[in-house]
Amino acid sequence: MNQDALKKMVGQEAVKYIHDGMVVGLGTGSTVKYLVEALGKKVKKDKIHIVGVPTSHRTAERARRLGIKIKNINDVDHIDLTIDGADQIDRNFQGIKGGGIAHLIEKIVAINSKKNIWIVDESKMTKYLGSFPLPLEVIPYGSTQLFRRLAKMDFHPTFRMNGDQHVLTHSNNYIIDLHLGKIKHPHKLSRKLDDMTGIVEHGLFLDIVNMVIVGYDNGPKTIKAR
Ligand SMILES: O=C[C@H](O)[C@H](O)[C@H](O)COP(=O)(O)O
Repeated sequence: MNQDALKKMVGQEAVKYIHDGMVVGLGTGSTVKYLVEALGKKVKKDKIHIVGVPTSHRTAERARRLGIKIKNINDVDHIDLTIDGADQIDRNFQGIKGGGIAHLIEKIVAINSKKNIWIVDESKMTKYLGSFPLPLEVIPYGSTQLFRRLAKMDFHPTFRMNGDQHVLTHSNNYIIDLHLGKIKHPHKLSRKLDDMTGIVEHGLFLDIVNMVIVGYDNGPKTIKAR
């Protein structure tokens, strides 16, 4: 089965956890695309009422087009469940997100959710985080100085570019990717990055996910994380 088929499989599996009356955070990315498609079908077929809280313009547009009612996070009083993709998940169910520049909004939605489920194909499961570059959303002002500090710390930073233009996030910030290879102590790294002025949010998602649905050739596997 190719990677896209595995993504579709977990997207369809995850929709089983969405029930009538729920407020659901909707993540971003090529895996969540399949979740939103399956949810659109479920809403129509079962005539259930759910409210989606999207984490990007892309997800918002797709959901709206498929007839899913959506609301801004500021207009809901709680989020029952958020379902999102991930770029990497380690053996302790810590994750890296932000490959698609959405991690700031995704983290705000995730920490305000009663429960979080991640949906991934098997290639995202790893022993250590870090072979996937760790994204930082940074304030453009002074970002060159921040970049130099990160380079001095041996974090091997690169600006995320589109040709000669900086890629801009939803909040008009830049992205710096850290090429770390292996992150042995994610909590320590997270605290270090939290302390650096100019970084709005990093892509380490620690102690957040409750359940992971992994797509394998022989079917989806649901794993309780915490
Ligand atoms: O910024 C993007 C998000 O964190 C995505 O959830 C993550 O990049 C996974 O995306 P995909 O399902 O496309 O691999």
